[in-house]
Amino acid sequence: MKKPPFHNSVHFTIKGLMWILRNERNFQFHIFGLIINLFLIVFLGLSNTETALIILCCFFVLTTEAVNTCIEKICDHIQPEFDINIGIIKDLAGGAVLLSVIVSLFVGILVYWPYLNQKISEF
Ligand SMILES: Nc1ncnc2c1ncn2[C@@H]1O[C@H](COP(=O)(O)OP(=O)(O)OP(=O)(O)O)[C@@H](O)[C@H]1O
Repeated sequence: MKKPPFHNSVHFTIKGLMWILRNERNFQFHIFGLIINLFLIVFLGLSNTETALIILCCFFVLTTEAVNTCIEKICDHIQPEFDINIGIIKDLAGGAVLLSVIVSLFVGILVYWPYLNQKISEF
């Protein structure tokens, strides 16, 4: 099969992202998290390195969520009936999202804690 031109590939990729944004509640929730973090980055005046870490974590979670949704869709397509192996595959994909969220929370606490501590002591 002939490969589509580059601008078509970008178009299809954006279409995929728009689909997940419209249809997946968890993805929307993580986008909300990204917006909150962008607000905190500006409000607290995070350094470049701290900003990079937070943005990296947000997109890491969004990426694992997109891959998880993709795996769920493939599973539902190839096996709509109950199947023990499909269950394990879906649980593993969900586990990957959980791992990305755990490490992001850990990084978030390390980055934000000194700023929040300072704001609290100013009151
Ligand atoms: N076909 C199946 N066979 C066996 N177990 C399944 C099957 N489909 C779903 N499960 C079990 O149900 C769980 C939830 O699956 P489901 O497809 O509903 O994901 P979900 O609730 O949409 O997950 P997420 O919140 O990550 O989007 C899976 O992790 C798995 O344990």
